[in-house]
Amino acid sequence: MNSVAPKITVVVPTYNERDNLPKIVDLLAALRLPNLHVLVVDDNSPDGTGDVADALAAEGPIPVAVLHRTVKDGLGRAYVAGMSRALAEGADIVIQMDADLSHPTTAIPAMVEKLTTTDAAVVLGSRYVEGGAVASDWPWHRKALSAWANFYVNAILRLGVKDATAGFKAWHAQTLRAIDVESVQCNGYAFQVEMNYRTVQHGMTIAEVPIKFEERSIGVSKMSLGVQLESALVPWKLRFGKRTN
Ligand SMILES: Nc1nc2c(ncn2[C@@H]2O[C@H](COP(=O)(O)OP(=O)(O)O[C@H]3O[C@H](CO)[C@@H](O)[C@H](O)[C@@H]3O)[C@@H](O)[C@H]2O)c(=O)[nH]1
Repeated sequence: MNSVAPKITVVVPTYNERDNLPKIVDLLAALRLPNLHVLVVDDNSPDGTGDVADALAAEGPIPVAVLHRTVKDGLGRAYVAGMSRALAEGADIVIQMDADLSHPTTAIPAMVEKLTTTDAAVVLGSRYVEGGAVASDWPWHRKALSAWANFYVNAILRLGVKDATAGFKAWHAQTLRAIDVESVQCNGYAFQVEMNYRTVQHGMTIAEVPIKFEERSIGVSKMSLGVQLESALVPWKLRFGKRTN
């Protein structure tokens, strides 16, 4: 019998997250999950996050690898690069998690449990299922945008999930291969939506576990007007455009 624990790679995109990154790695290490690896994808952050990541790779409490990219190219592109690297390096489960401490690492065991004991192809850390929440200090305009985005996306794409724009997810490696993650083009909110839509298009199941989403306490969101405009157009493109995968 093969008793080796599945390889879990947590892909963490970073842009100016120097102070958050060591905390994330400590929190992940505290989970004491076997065969847990971290892959940081840094876009040459001006604040030196890449150097912090290299130091963690050299002497962090758990295995950390760093993918250095030369220019800021958006969250979606960073995830695609990181997920592709994780697959190439033999990950069985890939977790996507932002570096701003808004995603509670303590939810990871429940997400992995759900992924490995049900027919779920991906498990979302969800703010909007029963038991989930967003921090009361999350700005009102972000709460409103998130509520509107979820309504809008589900009305057009009928994903059947409560948190269609969630950025905290656990994927089976075979799901990422099936949806051809390397060909995903979108960034920001729209990246999350395109990944979910491809999963549903392949007839696979998306499950959700509740999380409490925290407001970042250090650094700033990189959400831009361009990202929001892309998010408004992408559901229509996905719904009526030519299928590419
Ligand atoms: N490498 C890289 N990382 C980036 C880039 N832009 C953002 N990131 C990293 O991606 C993570 C999330 O970025 P934020 O800019 O803080 O995201 P957000 O506004 O809080 O949005 C998040 O939540 C939304 C749902 O509320 C999600 O839809 C969205 O995709 C993201 O996860 C952070 O770790 C940040 O450093 C980039 O261009 N390159």
